Amino acid sequence: MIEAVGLTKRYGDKTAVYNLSFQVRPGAVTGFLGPNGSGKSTTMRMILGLDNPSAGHVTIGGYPYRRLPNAPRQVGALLDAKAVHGGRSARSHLLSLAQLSGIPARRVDEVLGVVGLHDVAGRRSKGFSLGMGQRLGIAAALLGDPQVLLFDEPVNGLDPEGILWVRNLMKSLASEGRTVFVSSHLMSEMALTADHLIVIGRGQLMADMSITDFISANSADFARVRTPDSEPQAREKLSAAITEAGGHVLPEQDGGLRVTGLPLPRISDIAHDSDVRLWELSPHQASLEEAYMRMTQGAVDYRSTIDQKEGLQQPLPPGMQPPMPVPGQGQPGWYAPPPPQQGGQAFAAPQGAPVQAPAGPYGAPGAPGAAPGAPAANPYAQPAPQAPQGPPPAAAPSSVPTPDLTKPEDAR
Ligand SMILES: Nc1ncnc2c1ncn2[C@@H]1O[C@H](COP(=O)(O)OP(=O)(O)OP(=O)(O)O)[C@@H](O)[C@H]1O
Repeated sequence: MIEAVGLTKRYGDKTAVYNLSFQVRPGAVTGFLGPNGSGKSTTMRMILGLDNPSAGHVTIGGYPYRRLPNAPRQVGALLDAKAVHGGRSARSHLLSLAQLSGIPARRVDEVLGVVGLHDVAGRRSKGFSLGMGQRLGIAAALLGDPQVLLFDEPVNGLDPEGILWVRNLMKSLASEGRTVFVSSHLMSEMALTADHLIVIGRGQLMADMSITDFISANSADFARVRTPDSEPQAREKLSAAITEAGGHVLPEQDGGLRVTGLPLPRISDIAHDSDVRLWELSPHQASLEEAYMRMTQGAVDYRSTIDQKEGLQQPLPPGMQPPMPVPGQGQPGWYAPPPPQQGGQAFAAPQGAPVQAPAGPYGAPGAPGAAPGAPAANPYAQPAPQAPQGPPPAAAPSSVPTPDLTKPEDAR
């Protein structure tokens, strides 16, 4: 098990990770999510003893990594697959790692087979594609047959077959009772792979729960309603009637409507009363991606100006920070996720009319008086950082040279 308590990391005046406490348990794949720059890699580096916490501590099986007995046999990690001596073949790279860690040489061929690189084992790794490099990094992580595995973006650069392979590998490692901690930005993949999620934003814990709980806590079910394509006026009529009855309507690209805030039987009754025929009325649950976007919207540091032009997010005045995420809470009223392939405008809103902060397409209440997406009325004032509560940082022996995880011999 990995356990972080009050983990904090500051680089000068930049707080990369703040007061993080969580456990990563064996027998499950735990996904580690967060926007770019939210502190995932920093956290993983602290878990692996590659960075010292400024405060708090993190242990693996009760020990800080650097004090872990026989660490290479207990913990395997992939942080940066590119950092391999390019002049070495895949086999000699793994062989040198094995020798440094007292791992039998026969294990090298085993892991080359597991990751599908046996046919190119003699080739220099500098000629490897991104995906082959990822596989080599995964092989290095598996070399010691460890009980605890950390993977930072393991599917980066892999083709669909490779992504499927990583998914199955993670699941099978977890089913063997191992602790598997994996970061990824691919929500669809994470939804298929992980059992549990730890989500951080701006270095702070935002969620620590099962995928199922995460989706239901950060999204609401919605109904998909479709009227006959040949009757656009029926669609408008129904949309207006649903809005009048307190529902919230967003158009979908195929002509359907996404309705929140009303149960299906009520929508059916409204359609009947409005004399509108329905081609479809079906229940849906939001995806992990939608739930994640909703939760982390206030914690995104880097955003395209194109999104701003699309009205998904208003540009901040120079020097102004976006709202700070509230750990354990979503960002109600601050972000309206768009329906698939569309902007996030309410279907019934007339062009140019001021749009009221909606109840949120997923049912969350809006910020009073705020336009959707406007950060001005930030309900969450950023608290002044305080000294995190928690045990003092683990004293890493200063004589130990900072290991380079890209060289798995150091990671072990
Ligand atoms: N060595 C360092 N010196 C100064 N700042 C750093 C250092 N390492 C990380 N940071 C900063 O800490 C923050 C967290 O970075 P980190 O790489 O942990 O984020 P991340 O969640 O892994 O991002 P990504 O998803 O883009 O990989 C960033 O603002 C980053 O610039």
